[in-house]
Amino acid sequence: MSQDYTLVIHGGAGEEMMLNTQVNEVIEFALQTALVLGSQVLQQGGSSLDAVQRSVEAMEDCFLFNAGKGSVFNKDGKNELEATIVDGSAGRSGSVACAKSVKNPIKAARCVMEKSSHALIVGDGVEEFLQGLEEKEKPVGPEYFYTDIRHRELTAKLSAGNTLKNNHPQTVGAVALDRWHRLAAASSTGGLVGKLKGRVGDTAVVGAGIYADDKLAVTCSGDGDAFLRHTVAQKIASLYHHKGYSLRQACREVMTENLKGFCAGIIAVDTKGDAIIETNAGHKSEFSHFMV
Ligand SMILES: N[C@@H](CC(=O)O)C(=O)O
Repeated sequence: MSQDYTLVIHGGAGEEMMLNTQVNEVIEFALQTALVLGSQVLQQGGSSLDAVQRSVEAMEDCFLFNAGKGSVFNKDGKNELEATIVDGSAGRSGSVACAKSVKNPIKAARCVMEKSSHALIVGDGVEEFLQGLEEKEKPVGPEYFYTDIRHRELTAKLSAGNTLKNNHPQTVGAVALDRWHRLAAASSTGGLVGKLKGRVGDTAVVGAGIYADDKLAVTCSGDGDAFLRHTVAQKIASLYHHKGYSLRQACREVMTENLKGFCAGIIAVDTKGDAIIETNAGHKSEFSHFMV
C-alpha cells in the first residue's frame, strides 16, 4: 500500500553546535527521531494535528533545538518561549508567547485552542491559564532551560553589540497531511538570541510564521520580524488560493520578493501531497529538515 500521509519537520540549533560535525550528526538523529514519532501517529491512523504536536514536542524536549528546553536567552538572560498549533481543516488555532515556565509551549498552545475561547495568550497569562485547567502540568523553573552553550551564545551576542539576528533559521516546526486529507501545522521557538523582554515573534502569530487551512499548511523559521512585517505565511496562502500559484511557486515568490536579505526557511504541504522546503540559508545544514 502506498503511503497516504505526509509529514515535514524542521529544527535549528545554535551556531556553535552547527559548526561541530559530530554535533551535527546528533542534530540529524534528533530530527529523525522527531520525524519518526510524528509519522508513527500518522501511520497508526492518527490525525495530522496529533502528529505535528508529537514531532514538535520531541524537538522541544531536546536541548539542541531553539524551542522548549534548548531555547535561547533574551537580553536579560531569561527564556521567553512561544508556540502555535493550527488545525487547518477545522479552522482553529492556539498560540502562546512570552511563556517562562512552560516545559512544552506547543502543548500549552493546544490547550489555548481547545480549552479557551481565545487564539493567543501571553506572559503570566499563559501560566495562570494553564494552572486553571483540570489536568495541569507542573511549571518548570529557569534552571530547566539553562544550557552553557546558549549562555555562551548570549554573551557573544551582547559583546558584539547585540545587533545581529539569528544567522540561520532555528525555530522548530512541522506540517502534516493525514490520510483523511486533514492538514495541520505546529511551530515552537525560543525566538532570537538577545531579544528584548516581551518581544513576540512570528511563531506566535498565525499568518506570519505559520498558517494552515483545508488546502495547505505552512511553517516558517528565520528572521521573525521580517515574517511579521510581510505576513509571510498568509501571503503564501493568498498566492496559492487567489493567483493559482503552485505551493512551490508561492513559497519561492515570497522568498524572493519579501525575504531577500533575511535569513529564512519555509516548509509547506498541501492536500495534493506536494511537500515543499525552501530556504535561503547558504548550506543545507543551516536549515535542517526531514520529511516522510
Ligand atoms: N523565527 C524566530 C527565530 C528563528 O527561527 O531562528 C524568531 O524570530 O523568533
